[in-house]
Amino acid sequence: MIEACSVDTVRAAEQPLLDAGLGDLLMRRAARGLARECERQLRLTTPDGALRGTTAVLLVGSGNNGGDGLWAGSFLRARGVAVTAVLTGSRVHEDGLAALRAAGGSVLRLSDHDDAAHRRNADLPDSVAAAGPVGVDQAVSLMASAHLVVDAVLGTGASGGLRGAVAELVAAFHDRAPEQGRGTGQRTPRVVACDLVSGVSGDTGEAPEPLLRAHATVTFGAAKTGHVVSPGEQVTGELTVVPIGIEDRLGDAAVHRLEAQDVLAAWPRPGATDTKYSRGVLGVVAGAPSYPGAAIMCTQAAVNAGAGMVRFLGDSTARAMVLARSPEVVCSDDQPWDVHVQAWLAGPGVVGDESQAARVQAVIEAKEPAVLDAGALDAAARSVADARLGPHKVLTPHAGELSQIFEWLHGFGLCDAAVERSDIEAAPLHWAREAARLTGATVLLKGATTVIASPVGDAASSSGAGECLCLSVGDASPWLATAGSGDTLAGILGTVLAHVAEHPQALAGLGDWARGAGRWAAAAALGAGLHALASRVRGESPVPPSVLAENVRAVLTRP
Ligand SMILES: NC(=O)C1=CN([C@@H]2O[C@H](COP(=O)(O)OP(=O)(O)OC[C@H]3O[C@@H](n4cnc5c(N)ncnc54)[C@H](O)[C@@H]3O)[C@@H](O)[C@H]2O)[C@@H](O)CC1
Ligand SMILES: Nc1ncnc2c1ncn2[C@@H]1O[C@H](COP(=O)(O)OP(=O)(O)O)[C@@H](O)[C@H]1O
Repeated sequence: MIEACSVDTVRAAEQPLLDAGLGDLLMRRAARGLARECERQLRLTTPDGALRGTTAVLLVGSGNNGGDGLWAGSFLRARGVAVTAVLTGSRVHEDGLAALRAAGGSVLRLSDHDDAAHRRNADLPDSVAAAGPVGVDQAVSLMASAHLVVDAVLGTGASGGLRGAVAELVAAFHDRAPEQGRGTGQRTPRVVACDLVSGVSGDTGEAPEPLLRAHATVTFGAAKTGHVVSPGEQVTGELTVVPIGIEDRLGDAAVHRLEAQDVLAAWPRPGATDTKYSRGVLGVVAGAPSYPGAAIMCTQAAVNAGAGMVRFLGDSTARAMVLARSPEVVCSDDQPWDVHVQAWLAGPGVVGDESQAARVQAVIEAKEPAVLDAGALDAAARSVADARLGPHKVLTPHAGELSQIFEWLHGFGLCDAAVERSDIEAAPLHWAREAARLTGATVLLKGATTVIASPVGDAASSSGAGECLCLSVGDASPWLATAGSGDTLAGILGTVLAHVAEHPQALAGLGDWARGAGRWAAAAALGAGLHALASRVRGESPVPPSVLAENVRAVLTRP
């Protein structure tokens, strides 16, 4: 599990140590960790893994992030790496700069188009003014010919994205880098980010272009939210958390990230005395004449994920198709109120079919927990006008569907404005949290990183004020961006909900947050985690959703 913290939480943990005069020590620890990762990355670039003869370019901003970079540069120099720092701001961390210079590093100053005027106006400190100016084009060439580029421009103190000459530099570097690698046999430099890829928000994961996409990011004390949610996660590369001595002082995590081992350890497995009912019966309302496949894929996934029983409700054609693929599914044309299940899944493929739509509505109103997907989302949003849904109802939109949900909520006067799909993609966690607050439901927002926000505690019972429990799941294969993989996810999610409904403490091993109302978010994350694992069973290859459903069983097979 990665426990990702807000920037404020990390700052609060650091503060007593800074007050005690230990700031330099913290920075030195951070820089040692950064240098270690830089060495590892540099060794990947040489045939014999040697450091001697390698070159590193540091992009150094004006704050402590730049200080970390400069100290790390001094440690790399001591290992024989040729280091050039390019200062991007009008100030610099003086001790770090002195350390790099003392170690024999070179220092340049990034100049903008009007460098003379800039120098006159900026009133540069001597340390910065002493550095030779380097233009954007020249700096791009330096970066492109280096073995390693270290991004130490902005860290947790950033407000907004890169600006000015450094923004130009990063954009120009990315324009040139693909050209350089392709077909020329020339290597492209490894890129390591210090704390955060510069410009990524530590709290929201917003990642305004231009950005220096990293192969690896080294962060300090704790992962930040921006490392574990989109779009920040997608530019972070491999994440290393370096302990700096604040770890015991950290407050609660802002986002819990489930990793593969968490999913496999927590996945509910039957006990010796279990029955199919005690394991959880999942009722499914899915499919319509125009989308019959959705019913097949979600029931197949639920069967393979180990549901105690899957009960499918639909017409005779849909039933015949479901049974042809999964004979173990119990099928009927009953109404939801006529059958006894532990949890529901409603919505996949339910479009333009009145009888299925009526069943969906009954599921939304039922007391049991439910996954409300695809064709159930509009009806679920409309129902919020009458009553909040509760965290046991799990909405599973992608960004486009969430935008639609906001449109409904806006129509009912429940939120100030509609929200565009692109806004949701730019800050998924923020909007998932907002949707959870407004609907009272657990919201699982699909995408390259899946985020889950769920109202717990006061937020669950009252009008929605209060904090949400937030989780994220990553490491899914991009091949999941295939029509139908959402249906498979829905079947897996329904299976976990049915189990958790019967065993409220089943996921408590994940953490205290997974108890009580938090168990629904935990169940959603577990399902998304299994889905992600299933997407990679055969490595990086296409995963048609029916194969994905089969893969689920392979993931759960113990050696
Ligand atoms: N506080 C501590 O004890 C530790 C902090 N550490 C490092 O310190 C960093 C935070 O340091 P700071 O608070 O100095 O913040 P940063 O180094 O992230 O940057 C702040 C500086 O950048 C400027 N700035 C902010 N947004 C900008 C933008 N969009 N474009 C251009 N300039 C911008 C600000 O005016 C300020 O001068 C962390 O990310 C981490 O790297 C580490 O040394 C570990 C210990
Ligand atoms: N680029 C990506 N990388 C990883 N997972 C992805 C990516 N794009 C989509 N996914 C996942 O694939 C699934 C797609 O679901 P959805 O959009 O509902 O598809 P459909 O409705 O066609 O079944 C979700 O679980 C989502 O998180």
